[in-house]
Amino acid sequence: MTTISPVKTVKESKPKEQNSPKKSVYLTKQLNLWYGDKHALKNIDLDIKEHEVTAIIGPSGCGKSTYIKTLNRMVELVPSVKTSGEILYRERNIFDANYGVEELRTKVGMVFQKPNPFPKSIYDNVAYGPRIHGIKNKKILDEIVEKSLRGAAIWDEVKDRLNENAYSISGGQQQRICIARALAIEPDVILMDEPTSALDPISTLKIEELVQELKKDYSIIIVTHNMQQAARISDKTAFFLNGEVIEYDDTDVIFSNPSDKRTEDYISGRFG
Ligand SMILES: Nc1ncnc2c1ncn2[C@@H]1O[C@H](COP(=O)(O)OP(=O)(O)OP(=O)(O)O)[C@@H](O)[C@H]1O
Repeated sequence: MTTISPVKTVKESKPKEQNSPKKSVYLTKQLNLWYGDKHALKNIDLDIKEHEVTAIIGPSGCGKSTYIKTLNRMVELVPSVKTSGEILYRERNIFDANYGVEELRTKVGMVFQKPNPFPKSIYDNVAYGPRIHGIKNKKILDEIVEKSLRGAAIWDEVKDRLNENAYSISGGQQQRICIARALAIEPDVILMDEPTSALDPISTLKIEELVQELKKDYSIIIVTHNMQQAARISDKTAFFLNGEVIEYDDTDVIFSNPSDKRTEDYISGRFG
């Protein structure tokens, strides 16, 4: 069988496993989701750990985006959506009636497929979330903006152009501004929906390196069509097919010794 070896171009080896077991950041139990009659997610069980990069892979239409948009309840913007089951974020069910969606979204940032900065200055893009949360003090905002841009590995490139429109920089830089904008609210989790699919290879590599850095402080869940990318940057991989999780394991295992024939067929390029 042809397999993709999990070559670590970004870092040569994974950090040593800690002695204590990692905590769950998201525990999904028997999640089902329907768009009207379309049963898009079927009995999903996934235990996603903190300070790991979890990759969601699978062919087009298998439910990857739907799943990560369920994690921050963005999917509820589609009126026909119905769900059953539970998603525990830090042990609280996000579907509980008294769980405010705004509260959840202060903990969970999201980065989309196409860089989507606001038509504002670089500074105002990053300061946007903190301002919404009531921070007005210029010195504090300056500090947050610098820290977030440094965290997104783009400070040096934009520090002299903070007042320029975010559209004036390259797509790869815009994507890092979007990551900085997500970091500015000090999230716990960052959801990434194919964040490099619109980027050139060098910008892609920068984002991949950044993801490796960010997992020290955040938990990252990334949807990707790019299996080499999943193999390079993730700790765990979930393979979705037709709305089901077929296999979820250490990335090394998924790419070198999957237990399900369908996973093997997918990663060796036989379909999808
Ligand atoms: N708003 C919607 N209304 C109805 N059906 C939808 C909606 N969004 C997605 N679907 C359907 O749900 C299924 C899962 O879609 P989803 O976008 O989650 O897949 P995906 O794995 O992310 O696909 P891709 O890799 O192409 O982005 C598909 O059959 C899709 O057509």
